[in-house]
Amino acid sequence: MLTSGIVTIPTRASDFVPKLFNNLMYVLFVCVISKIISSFSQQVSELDQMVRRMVLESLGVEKYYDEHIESTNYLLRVMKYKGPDTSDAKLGLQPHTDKSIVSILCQNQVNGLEVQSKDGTWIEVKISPNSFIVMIGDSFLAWTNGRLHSPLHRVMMTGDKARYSTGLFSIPKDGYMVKAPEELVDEEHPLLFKPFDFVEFTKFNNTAEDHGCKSALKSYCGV
Ligand SMILES: O=C(O)CCC(=O)C(=O)O
Ligand SMILES: [Fe+2]
Repeated sequence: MLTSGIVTIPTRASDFVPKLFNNLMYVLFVCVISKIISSFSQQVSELDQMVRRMVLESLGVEKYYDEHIESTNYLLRVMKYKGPDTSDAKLGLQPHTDKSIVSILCQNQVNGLEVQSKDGTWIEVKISPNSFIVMIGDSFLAWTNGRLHSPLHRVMMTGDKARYSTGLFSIPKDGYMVKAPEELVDEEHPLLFKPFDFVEFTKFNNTAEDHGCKSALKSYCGV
């Protein structure tokens, strides 16, 4: 072995070959995983765009579709919730509304997601395998001037099985001002939120007392 201050360089082939093999396997693994993740995100982002097109069309503001799509980035989050090994439900993820435009969730066979109804009841989300959950986030609620609802949701865990989920979140790009179009503001629907920058809103949300909660959007830019 040749040893420098920081790096150890194996000089014998018997040391070098297994290390090289492990490194190559690791690189290969990372390449395959990133290809799978990128292909998954691409396909789910098409679903996100389809949902947004349907919403804009139903509100008669489809002329904003291109602007909507061009001003969006995507964030993919992969989550694991450990089973608490108890039959009592334990909080896996605290109640919050998503700050995104749209969130698309996909899970393994272990349920746990709960959504709060308007009367405050928590409803378990039980979906069939290979289904997606589409949820509206606060940015879309604000953009549609309150025509859409961003539900409060949480994850509750029981039993010993781990829950895996992925979330693809469409979010406004840095510097894009989320602003309800004039067609959605009138006497019957007065403006609910002042235009806001998404990044500033998330910074506010991360430090706010009501972190993550329903009222964060109202506290930040409610009219
Ligand atoms: O894991 C889930 O199903 C929910 C995740 C979630 O609500 C979030 O990441 O915002
Ligand atoms: Fe969420």
